Amino acid sequence: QYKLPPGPKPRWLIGNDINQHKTWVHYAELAKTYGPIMHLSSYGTHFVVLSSEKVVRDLLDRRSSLYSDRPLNPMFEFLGWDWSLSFMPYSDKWRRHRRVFHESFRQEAMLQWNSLQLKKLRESLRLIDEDPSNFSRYYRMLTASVIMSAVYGYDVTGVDDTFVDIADKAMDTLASAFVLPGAVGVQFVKVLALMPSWFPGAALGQSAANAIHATTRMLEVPFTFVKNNRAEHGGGRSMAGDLLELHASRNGSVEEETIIKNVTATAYAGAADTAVSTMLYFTAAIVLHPHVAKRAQTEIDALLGGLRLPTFEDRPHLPYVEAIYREIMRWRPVVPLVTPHSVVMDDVYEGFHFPKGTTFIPNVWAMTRDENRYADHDTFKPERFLDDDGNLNGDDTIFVWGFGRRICPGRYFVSDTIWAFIAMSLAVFDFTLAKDEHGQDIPVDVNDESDTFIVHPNPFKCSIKPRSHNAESLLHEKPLV
Ligand code: HEM
Repeated sequence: QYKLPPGPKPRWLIGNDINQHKTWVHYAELAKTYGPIMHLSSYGTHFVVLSSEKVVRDLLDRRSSLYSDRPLNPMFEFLGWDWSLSFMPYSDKWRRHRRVFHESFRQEAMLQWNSLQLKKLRESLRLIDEDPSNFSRYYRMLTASVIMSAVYGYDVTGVDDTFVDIADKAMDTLASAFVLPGAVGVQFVKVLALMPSWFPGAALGQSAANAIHATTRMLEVPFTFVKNNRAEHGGGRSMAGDLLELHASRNGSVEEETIIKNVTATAYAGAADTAVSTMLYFTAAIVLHPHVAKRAQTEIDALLGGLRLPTFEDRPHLPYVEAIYREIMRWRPVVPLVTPHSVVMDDVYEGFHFPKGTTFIPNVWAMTRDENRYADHDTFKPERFLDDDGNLNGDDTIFVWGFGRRICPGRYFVSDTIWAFIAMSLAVFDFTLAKDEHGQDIPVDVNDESDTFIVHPNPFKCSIKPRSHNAESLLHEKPLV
């Protein structure tokens, strides 16, 4: 006799209250009572929250051919996100998109992006040096300029860059796609979109129409830039440029060109908010743990002697910096509930029955809070990734990339960007608490966070100062005096 997994008792018709403040923390608390496989329902939709590494590996990794679908969410199509490979059903269409994406972002392809990443990072750190109080705006610009130049060969011009603005407006619409589906039927919103503005609810329909406009611009505008650039100047190296080159040489189909357009826009969407959030958490962690910064700076100085900035060749020789990177990803997973998966046919696991189409929510937050593996789990402690001799201890599990066939295909690219950001910024800056007008420290509260799909700390102040007279020479690549 198969049964559904345990879970809190649903209320009649409505089900469980699934949208709580910091849902990931709420689910982790519930899992202490109901276990790592927990059933929830909302308005007739069934969810299974997975809260331990074992069950996630057993289902999403080992049975990945069954568990790599996405739950049907018509809002994605309706808001104009159906071109994004992130939300496509597990299908041939998804496979074709993912293959093209993978070609440009697989581990072996990273060499082609590495010098560009270092160049863009150095440019952005220079801007932070000149205007440190606006650091978070430059983080945003930094991540945008790295990905935009890799994907489209486009040089972001500043914090208010037009292309970045177009993409960010589209990204803002994603929030409604995650919130609306349980609450409002798509057909209903479609009708509202046609209603005059005085009609009750017409604003909702109008905001959906605006969303389509925004997502279409995100898809089309930078791609047209690459095509025009190629036509006029032959184009420089970029993911879109290279793929179009290959496409032209093979006399590719219109459908193939659409795939190129879709995957390039997906790359920006995947990279934008995630990397900025991680950099903000790193900054907060370093400000709150000055001894961590000191130890990392001692390690960097011992290797480089203040003569140059760290590069990717140095990564294996900077174990403490690597431990900081791993601890940031564990301590503050920025996509704590990953992206939901769903199962393509009925399945049975540990006596539980999962009907076809069941939605699975892996709670990465709960996995990073496993006391048996990460003692004192709320403490930021890079040392937990080191052995007694100060070498890496072999725990390179980073849950935050997700699972199975849907695992983040941008992970090598962004791991390089974030690692280089950590190493370079610690090499040149001291991060400390900012002071108020009375000379008192302004506290930073990392638990003051957004309640969004991609989580970020709410705006905070800190002081960023160049470490030594060398910092400027390093950032500007001037010869050292
Ligand atoms: C700190 C940065 C990042 C984090 C934490 C992150 C995390 C994730 C997660 C959790 C998923 C869903 C995995 C699953 O369903 O199991 C995902 C999917 C995805 N990510 Fe990332 N990501 C990051 C950066 C990037 C970057 C830089 C790119 C592009 C270059 C990217 C592209 C994608 C794409 C295309 C998908 C969809 C894959 C699919 O559905 O098949 N991500 N990412």
